Amino acid sequence: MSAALLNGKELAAKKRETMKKEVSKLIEAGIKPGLAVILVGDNQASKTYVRSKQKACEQIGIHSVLTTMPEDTTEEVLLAEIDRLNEDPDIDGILVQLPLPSQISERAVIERIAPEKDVDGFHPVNIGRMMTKDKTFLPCTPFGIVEMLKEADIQMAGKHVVVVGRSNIVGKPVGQLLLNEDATVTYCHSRTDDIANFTKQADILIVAVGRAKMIKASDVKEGAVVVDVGMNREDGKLCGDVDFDEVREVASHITPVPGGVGPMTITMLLENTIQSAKERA
Ligand SMILES: Nc1nc2c(c(=O)[nH]1)N[C@@H](CN(C=O)c1ccc(C(=O)N[C@@H](CCC(=O)O)C(=O)O)cc1)CN2
Ligand SMILES: [Mg+2]
Repeated sequence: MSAALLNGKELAAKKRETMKKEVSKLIEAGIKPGLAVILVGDNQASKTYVRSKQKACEQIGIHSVLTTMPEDTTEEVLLAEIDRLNEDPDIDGILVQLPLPSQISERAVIERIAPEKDVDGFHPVNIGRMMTKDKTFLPCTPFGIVEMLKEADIQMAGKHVVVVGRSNIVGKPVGQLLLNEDATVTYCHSRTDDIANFTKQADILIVAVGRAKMIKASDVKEGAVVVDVGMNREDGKLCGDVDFDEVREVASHITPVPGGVGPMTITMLLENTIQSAKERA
């Protein structure tokens, strides 16, 4: 058996076409969605992601502004910029690209963004609303994963979802979103004894740890759906946390890297920004 591809790139393009039309209608009605992106420091990957976010905004007609700050920026200066953007009526969404330099507390920064402009869905108020299944901005990568599963008609209710990884931006929230869809969720992490014992029981396996090709065919149940959130470089080539060539032979569905979850992350950011503009109009 060779797994069907969960093609995030294609779904992202389709969603962006729909969003482009929606934004054009909003603009006709006098509502221009605006996104502010803050990039601190010289992380090359972050620069690439920020450029992609700006390009995506431009493609669909969202107004975007970029603030760049040097590596040695103090927390105080960054917080002052967030305060300014919180007050700017043309800005519907604010995001600070992560990771941040070590002198700045990510927690303090995330908490400073007004929850109604937190289009990354990282603010504790929005995380709380996600947990109680109230309307909120959902974190973009987990949101994108659920959208991909829905698009492929993959049933979540009653299924055993195993999440490997417990980061605040992917692992923890993706488990919560799947729980909200009535799945049974197990989390595995660096202190889990015998991770393979759990991954082999998964109907839907989501891997977000940042270790190249750690999930092998022998770790996966025949017919499982495998979602790979990893982004690693091996011999200069991008690869996920899942050994794609092996695992595609046992899985029913699998996300590729690149072209799987990544493009959906930016697409759901656009979706959240449009939602914010509509709510704030
Ligand atoms: N403030 C935030 N910081 C970070 C987030 C986030 O959602 N908000 N997520 C990641 C980085 N990220 C977006 O910011 C992101 C990562 C990867 C991709 C993507 O499209 N990847 C491509 C491959 C790109 C490449 O060739 O390097 C793919 O998978 O096809 C988009 C967004 C951490 N920081
Ligand atoms: Mg506006």
